[in-house]
Amino acid sequence: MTGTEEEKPAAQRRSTVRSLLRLWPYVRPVRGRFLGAVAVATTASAMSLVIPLALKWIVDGPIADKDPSGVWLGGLALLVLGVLEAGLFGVRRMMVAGPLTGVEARMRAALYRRLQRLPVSFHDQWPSGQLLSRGTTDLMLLRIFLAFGVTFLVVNGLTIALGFVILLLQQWTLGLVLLAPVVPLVILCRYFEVSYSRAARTAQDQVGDLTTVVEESVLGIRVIKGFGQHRGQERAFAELSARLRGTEMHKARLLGVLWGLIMALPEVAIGAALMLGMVQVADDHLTAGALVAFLSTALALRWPVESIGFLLAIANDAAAATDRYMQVMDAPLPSPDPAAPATAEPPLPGDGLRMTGVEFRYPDAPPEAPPVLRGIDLHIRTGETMALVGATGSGKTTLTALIPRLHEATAGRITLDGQDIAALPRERLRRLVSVAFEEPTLFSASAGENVLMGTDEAREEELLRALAVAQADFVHDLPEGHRTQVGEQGLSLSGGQRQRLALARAVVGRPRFLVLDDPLSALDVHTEALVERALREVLATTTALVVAHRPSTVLLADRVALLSRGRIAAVGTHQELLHSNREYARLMSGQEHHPQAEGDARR
Ligand SMILES: Nc1ncnc2c1ncn2[C@@H]1O[C@H](COP(=O)(O)OP(=O)(O)OP(=O)(O)O)[C@@H](O)[C@H]1O
Repeated sequence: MTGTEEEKPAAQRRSTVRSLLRLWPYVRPVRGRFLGAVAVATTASAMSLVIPLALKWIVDGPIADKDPSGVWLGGLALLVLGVLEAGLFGVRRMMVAGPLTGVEARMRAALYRRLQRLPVSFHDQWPSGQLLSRGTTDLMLLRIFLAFGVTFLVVNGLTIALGFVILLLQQWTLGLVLLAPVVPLVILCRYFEVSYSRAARTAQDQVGDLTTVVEESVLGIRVIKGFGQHRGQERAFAELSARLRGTEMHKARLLGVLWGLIMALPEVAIGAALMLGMVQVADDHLTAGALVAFLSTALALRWPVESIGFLLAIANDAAAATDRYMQVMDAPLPSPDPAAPATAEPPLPGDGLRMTGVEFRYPDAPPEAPPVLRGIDLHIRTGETMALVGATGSGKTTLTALIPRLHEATAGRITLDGQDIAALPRERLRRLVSVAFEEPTLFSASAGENVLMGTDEAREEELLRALAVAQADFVHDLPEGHRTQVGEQGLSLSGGQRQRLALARAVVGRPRFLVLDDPLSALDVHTEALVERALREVLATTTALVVAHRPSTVLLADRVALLSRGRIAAVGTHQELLHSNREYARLMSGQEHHPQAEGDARR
């Protein structure tokens, strides 16, 4: 899912103004400074309109009277006005720079907070590049709009209005000539807005797609190199890049046409006004000074008028960026924690983990597809280790994700020591249950910090205990011990080292319940023996559900549950199931060609 504009029906397409108004809650805290800056910029801009009036006074007064001291005085007045105008624009920039970078930082923090809280199902559906680009490129576009675009849309709009009032007051006939292009320009701007806003949204979505490809290629560089896929990736990148370039060219063409017309039409009008003005001067209906002042005012309006084109472009880019930002901010959060803990059932210490009639269906699954899990009844006694075995795609990972509520069961109940997990505050649930996933994800932090993510108490003795339990003593041999940075995703460590660090993280908070998704997957024999030893230690201390693919993992468990097409088909010891259940025997025998597994299975 990319949330692209093309997916929406035309009726739902936004209005630029309505989209931009959604920024108000973020701008509100700095509205004083913001409006002050607009006022300062408007004053500065008005100065540029006063300068022609001073010019008229110089031409009709001291120059006509051949009075040099008056000309000097007029020149000085012009200099003061010019310096004031420049100074005020500088003040405006200083007034908004700090508060607006603050707005950007707050919006970025809010987006990050939201992303952390959104459910796993949201992240399953959104490519990470789309989220990254919303937090970077889109917010940058919004800062440009807020710091520059919106101010000058207001300031230049007011300057144009004020300028035309002055022009009409000076010479209403010539003023009307200059006003003539307004109607075609408004129609043109309207057409431009519709076409440009669509192109802006497409371009920003394409930046998101491109970011996804770059991110995937960086993270998957080993696979790409291993399979010699760099040409294919380059091709995919080049295609997306060419598509983005095409959209940007389309935007540039639209802006080029608009800008050309916005510049040409007023020039034609000024030319016409000049001709008419000269006729009036020749007929003595107008002084030369009045014509100079009129034309100077008209020329002072050139920049505000010309700027409208690219200011509209900035506004449309910002509106598309706001829509994309809000798409994430509007995504629904998981249901809030239950309000009153008093309503929760009393705990039944020693009851273990129970699943009763549990059903689960992925939110994005087609409606006709059966639920991934159906009628799951399972009881893991306190202190017991239950292995979960099943064919690939039978729903093992999905089942484990329901216990820490990474996904919410669509029906049924899961209780931990008698307490329904749906009624437990998430924070308490996360303290009760620890998880180690099949792919042991580590973060760009020290080995110790990675382990201590599993607990609120960052105590060194807890860290050392967890490292010892998980047989992760190799950490002490790293150059700076547990303070050694393990690099992005822990790629500087071996698979077995990463898996043992992930185990240490799972046990550091002394959880009562432990969920492990295939912790021995893809390990060599030597490493597997190390991790297995670690697992035995770990499992002795908790109640655990362990997804197992091979007999060596199954043998760590007291009992085994067989998951078949989303249902629990059998529960028993490894030996019992091996003799009584054909599917289980087949699954286990599938490992027999593996020497390690074969040895384990015979034990
Ligand atoms: N995010 C998702 N959205 C929709 N369907 C999903 C999602 N994740 C998994 N599935 C589907 O749910 C089913 C069970 O997947 P799951 O990963 O739980 O199986 P598994 O038993 O753990 O498989 P394996 O042993 O290969 O890891 C599969 O058919 C899979 O296609």
